[in-house]
Amino acid sequence: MTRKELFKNTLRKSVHAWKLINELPLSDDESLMLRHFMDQPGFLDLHWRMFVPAIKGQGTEEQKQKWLPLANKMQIIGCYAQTELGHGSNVQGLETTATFDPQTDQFILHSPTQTSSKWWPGGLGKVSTHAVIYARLITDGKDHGVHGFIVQLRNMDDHSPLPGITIGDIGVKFGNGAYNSMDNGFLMFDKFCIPRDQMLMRLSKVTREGKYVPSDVPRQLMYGTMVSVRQTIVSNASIAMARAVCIATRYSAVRRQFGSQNGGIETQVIDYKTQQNRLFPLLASAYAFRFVGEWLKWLYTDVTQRLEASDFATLPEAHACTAGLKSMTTSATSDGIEECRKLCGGHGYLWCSGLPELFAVYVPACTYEGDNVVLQLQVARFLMKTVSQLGSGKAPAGTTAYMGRAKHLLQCRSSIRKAEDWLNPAMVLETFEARALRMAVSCANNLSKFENQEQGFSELLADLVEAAIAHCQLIVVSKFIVKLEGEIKGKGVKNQLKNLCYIYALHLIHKHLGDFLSTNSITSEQASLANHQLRSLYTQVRPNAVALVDAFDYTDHYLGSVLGRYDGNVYPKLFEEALKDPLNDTVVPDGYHEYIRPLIKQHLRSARL
Ligand SMILES: CCCCCCCC/C=C\C/C=C/C(=O)SCCNC(=O)CCNC(=O)[C@H](O)C(C)(C)COP(=O)(O)OP(=O)(O)OC[C@H]1O[C@@H](n2cnc3c(N)ncnc32)[C@H](O)[C@@H]1OP(=O)(O)O
Ligand SMILES: Cc1cc2nc3c(=O)[nH]c(=O)nc-3n(C[C@H](O)[C@H](O)[C@H](O)COP(=O)(O)OP(=O)(O)OC[C@H]3O[C@@H](n4cnc5c(N)ncnc54)[C@H](O)[C@@H]3O)c2cc1C
Repeated sequence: MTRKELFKNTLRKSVHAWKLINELPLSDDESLMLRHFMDQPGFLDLHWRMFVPAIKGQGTEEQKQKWLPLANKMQIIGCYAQTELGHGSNVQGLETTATFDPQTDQFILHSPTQTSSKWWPGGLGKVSTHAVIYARLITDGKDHGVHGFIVQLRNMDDHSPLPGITIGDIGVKFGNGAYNSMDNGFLMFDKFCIPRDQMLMRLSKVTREGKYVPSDVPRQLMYGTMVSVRQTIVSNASIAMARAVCIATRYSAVRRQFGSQNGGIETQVIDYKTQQNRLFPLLASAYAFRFVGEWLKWLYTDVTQRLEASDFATLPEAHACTAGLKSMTTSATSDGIEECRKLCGGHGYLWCSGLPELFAVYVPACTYEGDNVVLQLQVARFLMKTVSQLGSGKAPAGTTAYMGRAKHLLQCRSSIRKAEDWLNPAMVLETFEARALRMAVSCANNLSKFENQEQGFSELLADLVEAAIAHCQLIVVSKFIVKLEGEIKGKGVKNQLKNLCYIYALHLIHKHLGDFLSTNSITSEQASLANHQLRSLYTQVRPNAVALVDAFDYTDHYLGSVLGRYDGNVYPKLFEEALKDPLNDTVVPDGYHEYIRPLIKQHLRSARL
């Protein structure tokens, strides 16, 4: 499809999905699944996952009563317009202004510079009638920082931009289809006025007289919508990773190369230890991210309930966990999809393998809802704060509770003696805890050598990110182990999950061996025992690998992959797909008479001379 066709077709699908949601009718959770199976980025994502939650989280009761019924019935369509051309990560650096005019009781929205243009918001370019806009609030010449406002963008009769608004699509993005179904947009305000009651005023207010009244709740609640979406992105990472792994596993069982004895059949590539060493950790990650996603959903629900009761104690941890796990799981999934493409050899590069499109549509997850490095630095700040409070009498809680055992974890030596010890959950956990804590403490010690903490933080950014990743990996491993300790239905399922859990943990040890060795969390002998155990786990997973991806229950239609077909009938279908290509519509291609023939003839002439 051309971009215009793709965009219009996504509108058609979105509206059809919305019709089904109402007609069937579907619950909120079922609606999200329907959106998931629509399988294309579109304006509904932003409307439901960001615009509506932003109003719910930051609007007053009155504002919710006014706007939510309209949004819930989709009589208005909204997006989340925070990022600008010049600033995305640095939210405090946004330039759009919202200046209160006491004469008219209005805010004047203005884009003072080119870099202050809103740039990137999905659904903004062509669809949304409204947006939650983030702008610097100015009253009586004073800048109060960034706040949210509900703004109508387009005329409700003919969809034209309202006077004072310049709006459009930012252009083609990575890939052919992929994220191009979405109208990521730009927007500039030229002294555009909105009534005062369209500032989202749950967190802070501007009175009729123009007085700014800050709230007594943390200003970070303004970032609540991002926390909510980051949480869902973790579960989505599992879905995307599982999809790629399903394709690569099934195809690896079908594909044969080398190893033929006396004209017999060749070896299935899934039987090569190198293939297993690349594939099975990704299979394990798909399961691991699902379990950590379930746990994160619980954590998010818990913090939301606490916030409603004005208990803000767990907000920093919820922020650190959602930011860190969003970052870690999306980076691993993007890399994992690309690895699955390579695991499928040359055919993985064909569009009909389903992998190029999956990669192209998935990879911006490393950037949207917060650049992955910037988010790990938030985790690092949280860890440095926690380390600095050790010994102050305030016991670390939640995912940092292990830091409370710092005295032991800083000096303990791993008691792994044989390969099977690496299947002992307590020993594995202690290894990850020791490594995470020692990396964090080492960063804190290095930081303390700087007179200026901010300068020290800048200097140590790379180490801090690694410490944050170590902490996040510990969370994922520990939640997988907790899952195994709970009730698991199905004969033999627990054993399979156990294998995957230890593959997940041990492959991380192998991958980050430098960390584990340099922190003395394990010795090189213990590392080689871990590798030995890992190989043994691969052998155990091998006979069940296809069943473990079938368990994701993805239909062929959803997978959209010739290589990942359930029936394994890959080669005839590759031919079928090839023959569908428009280049094969004619035997002699367009351009033959114009370019190929004259070229060949010229050579023939010179050959005769
Ligand atoms: C089926 C598929 C469905 C997929 C679903 C996805 C659908 C949507 C897909 C795409 C849409 C994409 C949308 C977007 O991208 S929206 C824009 C997202 N933008 C960002 O994420 C920007 C990233 N930047 C930030 O979040 C912040 O600016 C920052 C955290 C990097 C820094 O903030 P700043 O105010 O400068 O703070 P400080 O660093 O000074 O920290 C202050 C203090 O606040 C704490 N804190 C920061 N953020 C939060 C938060 N969210 N919640 C709670 N607390 C927070 C921070 O830790 C500091 O704490 P302190 O040290 O104790 O002071
Ligand atoms: C597909 C897609 C959809 C999007 N949808 C929306 C949307 O609906 N609404 C919306 O408001 N926005 C949206 N965005 C914007 C998105 O949220 C931002 O692009 C994102 O937050 C990253 O910000 P940035 O582009 O400013 O990156 P930058 O911050 O400019 O990052 C550039 C580089 O600088 C590094 N860097 C930046 N700051 C630091 C630091 N302090 N320390 C170390 N390194 C640093 C980063 O790691 C990165 O390598 C979308 C983006 C994409 C790609």
